Amino acid sequence: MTTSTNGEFDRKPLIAGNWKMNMDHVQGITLLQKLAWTLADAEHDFERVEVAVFPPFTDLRGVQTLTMGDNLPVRYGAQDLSAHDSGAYTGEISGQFLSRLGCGYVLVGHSERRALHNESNELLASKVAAAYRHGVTPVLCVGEGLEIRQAGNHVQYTLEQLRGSLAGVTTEQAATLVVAYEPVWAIGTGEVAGPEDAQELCAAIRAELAVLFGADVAASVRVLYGGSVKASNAAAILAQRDVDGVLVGGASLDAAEFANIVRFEHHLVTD
Ligand SMILES: O=C(CO)COP(=O)(O)O
Repeated sequence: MTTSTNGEFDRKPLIAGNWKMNMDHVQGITLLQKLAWTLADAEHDFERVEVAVFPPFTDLRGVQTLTMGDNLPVRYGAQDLSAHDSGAYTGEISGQFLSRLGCGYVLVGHSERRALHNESNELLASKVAAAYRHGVTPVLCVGEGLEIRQAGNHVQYTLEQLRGSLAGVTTEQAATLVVAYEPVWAIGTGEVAGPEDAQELCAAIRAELAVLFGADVAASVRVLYGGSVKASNAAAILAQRDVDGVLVGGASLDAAEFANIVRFEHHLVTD
C-alpha cells in the first residue's frame, strides 16, 4: 500500500480485529457498538478504509443482528471453519453456516490453530476451498516462529506455507484472497516486527502470488501484517508499500484503541 501525495491507496486498506477467545455474546455486542459509535463520531470513511471484526462463533448471530438492524458499515467474519460442508463432524462449523450468518470473511490457518490443533497446509487448503465454496473470503494466515527467523529461513518458510495452503485455488478465486503475515514471535508478545520486516515479507508474499496467479491478481490481493499492532505503531507499518492492512489481536478488544488504528492516516503526520 502506498500513501501517495494525493492520498490514494493502491488497494483499499483492511483493518481487522481478531478477538480470539475473548468477549462473550453480550460483551461482543457492547464492544461492536462502542467501536461503531467511535468511528461514526470521527466520521470515518469506511469506503476508504475497510473495518472487519472476527468474534468467537457464539457472538456471530448477535453481530449479524446488530449490523443489520443498525446498518453498521463494519464487516465481520469467523476465526475458523470446517473443511467439510455438513455431517458427522462434532464441534465443527460449516462455511455454509457462516455464509448464512452474513460473514464476509473467515480466518484460515491462524498460527494458534496451526500450533494448538496441528493444522497442516494440506488441511488448510481444504478449508480455503470450503470458504470459496460458500462465498466467504478467506484471510489466510502465514508466518514463521522465532527459531526459523533466527536461522534466517523466514521468507522460505512463510512462502512454503502460502503455496501449500493455496493448493487448488484458481486464479479467479485468488483475486479476492486476503493474506495475513503474522510472525509467531510477534503475536501477543509486544515484540512488533519493524516496518521493514513487515514490508520484506508482505512484498515476498506478493511476489509469490504473482508467480502462482499472475501479476494482476498479485496486485489486487491485500496482504496484512499482524503481531502486536497498536495505535502507536500502526501508521508506520501501514505506510509500507506492500502492507495493505493489519490483523490486530489484543488491541482490537479496546474500542478506542482499535478505532485509532482504523484512523491510522490521522497519525501519519505526527508518528
Ligand atoms: O494473532 C494476532 C491477530 O490474529 C495478533 O495478536 P496481537 O495483536 O495480540 O499480537
